[in-house]
Amino acid sequence: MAPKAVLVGPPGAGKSTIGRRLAQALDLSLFDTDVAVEEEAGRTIAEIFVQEGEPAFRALEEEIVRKAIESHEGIVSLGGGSILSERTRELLKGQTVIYLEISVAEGLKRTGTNTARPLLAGGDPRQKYTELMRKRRPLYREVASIRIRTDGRSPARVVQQLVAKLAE
Ligand SMILES: Nc1ncnc2c1ncn2[C@@H]1O[C@H](COP(=O)(O)OP(=O)(O)OP(=O)(O)O)[C@@H](O)[C@H]1O
Ligand SMILES: O=C(O)C1=C[C@@H](O)[C@@H](O)[C@H](O)C1
Ligand SMILES: [Mg+2]
Repeated sequence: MAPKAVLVGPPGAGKSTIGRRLAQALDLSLFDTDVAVEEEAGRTIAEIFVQEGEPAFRALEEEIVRKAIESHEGIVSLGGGSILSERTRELLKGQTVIYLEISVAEGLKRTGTNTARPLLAGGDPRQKYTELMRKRRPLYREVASIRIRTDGRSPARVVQQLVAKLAE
């Protein structure tokens, strides 16, 4: 069985927030791969990055994402960088994949000074976020079957529009 929908997008796009609300609206369960990675590792993502490095995190993430896409029937929220994996992009073909779009300015506002996001920590966050989007935007677009702008739209409004699109 495939998920009803898989959410992708950069840090702060709302994968966790919209995922939770969309699942509630559709009476489905949410599987957030970031939460599952932390449960599996028994540590936070920030700790995994520091102690084992990003490649080890990506390997664990790829495995958890695969299981989620193959077996979860509700809503799946993917970690922001999971689409960097070619294997994951292959698995997403034929799935209903929602790309939560966000501008760099709004993404920075939403991620703010939160230090739980290792990829944005240290250095100039604007430069990091811009560079991250330059690399990833084509990949988010490649895997997406539905794109929705989230700038200036409340989570409730985003969910309302997604429920309508999923019913089409
Ligand atoms: N449409 C929205 N409008 C305004 N604020 C939002 C919206 N969606 C999410 N937010 C807020 O932005 C912040 C980041 O959202 P969230 O944690 O859901 O993003 P995420 O995509 O899961 O990020 P990460 O990749 O870091 O896990 C939260 O404080 C959330 O309340
Ligand atoms: O965009 C990213 O690469 C990340 C986003 C988060 O969801 C986490 O998966 C982690 O902080 C890495
Ligand atoms: Mg999240």
